[in-house]
Amino acid sequence: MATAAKTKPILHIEVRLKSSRGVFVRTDLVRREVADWLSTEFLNLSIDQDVNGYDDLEHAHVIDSINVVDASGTAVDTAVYKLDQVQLDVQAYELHSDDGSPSRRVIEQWPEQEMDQPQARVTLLPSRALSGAWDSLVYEDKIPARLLQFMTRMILLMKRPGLNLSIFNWNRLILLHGFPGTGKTTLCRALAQRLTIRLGRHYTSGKLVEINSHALLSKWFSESGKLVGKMFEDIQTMANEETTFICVLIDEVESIAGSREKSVRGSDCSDGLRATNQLLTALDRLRDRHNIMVMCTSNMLTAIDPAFLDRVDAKQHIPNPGPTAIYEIFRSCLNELIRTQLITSIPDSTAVTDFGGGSSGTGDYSSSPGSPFASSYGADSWELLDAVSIPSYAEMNVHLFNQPLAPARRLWQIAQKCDGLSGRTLRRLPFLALAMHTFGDVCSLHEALSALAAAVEQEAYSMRVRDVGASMV
Ligand SMILES: Nc1ncnc2c1ncn2[C@@H]1O[C@H](COP(=O)(O)OP(=O)(O)OP(=O)(O)O)[C@@H](O)[C@H]1O
Repeated sequence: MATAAKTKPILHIEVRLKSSRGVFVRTDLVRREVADWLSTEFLNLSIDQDVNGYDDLEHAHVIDSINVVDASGTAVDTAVYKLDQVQLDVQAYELHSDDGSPSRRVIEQWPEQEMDQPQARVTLLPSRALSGAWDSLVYEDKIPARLLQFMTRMILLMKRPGLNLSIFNWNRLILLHGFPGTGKTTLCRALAQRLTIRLGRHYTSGKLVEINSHALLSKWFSESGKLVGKMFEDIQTMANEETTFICVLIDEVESIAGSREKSVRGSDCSDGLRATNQLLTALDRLRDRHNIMVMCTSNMLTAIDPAFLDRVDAKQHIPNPGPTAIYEIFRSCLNELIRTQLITSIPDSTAVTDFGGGSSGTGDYSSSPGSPFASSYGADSWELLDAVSIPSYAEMNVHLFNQPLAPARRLWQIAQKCDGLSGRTLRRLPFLALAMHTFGDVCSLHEALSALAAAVEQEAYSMRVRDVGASMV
């Protein structure tokens, strides 16, 4: 009996090109040259590796960086890949700048007299403005990578020549839902960016159309439905250019896809209802456009019309970060403050008594002998004035597990007290802590961590007060 050949995992490599300033660069040739070079020169590659040494390539002068970003397929849980056991997927892209008007423009449509905010914003992808979005998000589960793989595969499957799309009820509609501030909007933008890069072989350019749902709700009777209809007509026109991949983002989709049943029962009976009807019709019309993907976010799943929910191909709950993700979020903020020297990571003498952990402090921040952090935090290096960064959670666990006085350990203790706080709040807290609980131009890492602990306690207290208030309503 014939057995299906085992498919190798795919290793995704991104080649970022230097700004070409309008000069045409053959990305297909760059892709091919880099793929050949990697296959002949390397035995292994690791996820997140910045690949160097490409100076002798014919296209070296147009290459800004080569990065191993991700792997998909079977056995994706390793960090290092043997090149003879993977398929290489090399993509080459150039970032569009957002300093000039061509990359970002707003859509403002009739009726102009009530226009106080744009109804949509269009960004050329991949955009320089979005280049850090993907890495800024931290989740314990690999939600972003899983969504990216699923969406890429969905689009490629649907592009299959000759496939009769009317047989399948696919709308290319994704809904991310969860509490406020969990990163849903940022994740949609980051997905749009990464999708455009990953689909570079199939689409020569990308656009992100961010619809401002609130601006589509007209104060004029019955106009909301027309505005929604007109917006999607514009998107259809944009999609006529079949080599452009279009990601539509509708934030807080419940505003224009609200439950029609509730509208009818409530006072606002016809306008919201018309907007929802128009949206459903418009989504149905987009269905056979292979180059459109619609992503929506919502904090209120129960307020969304069931007919809209029924059209959603994939619903993904986005949770608040768990302790390890919280540690990483705080770490990235503190490391930025260390990098810019608002925090100096040199231990100060007061750290001896109150650095947490309850043990009798010696003032020694060093880890066990041989640890890579021994030189950073060890007493021997106290005279060094260069800031050192806080290690990742994984590094901390390996090297500092028995060191309650190490800053990383202290940060981990703080992170464990942040259950229920959103990513938005967490990203704000380190800065807020410095502003509220420290003085002077620069503070020590010890002071910053104590300030962060105080800010976390305050935030947790406010949250408890809010919860008690809510339960009494
Ligand atoms: N898991 C996370 N990791 C890192 N940063 C996060 C995370 N979640 C949220 N943030 C940060 O919080 C900020 C707000 O995120 P965003 O607006 O995307 O959230 P949202 O879920 O869409 O919020 P809302 O529902 O209120 O519109 C962003 O700066 C984002 O970087």
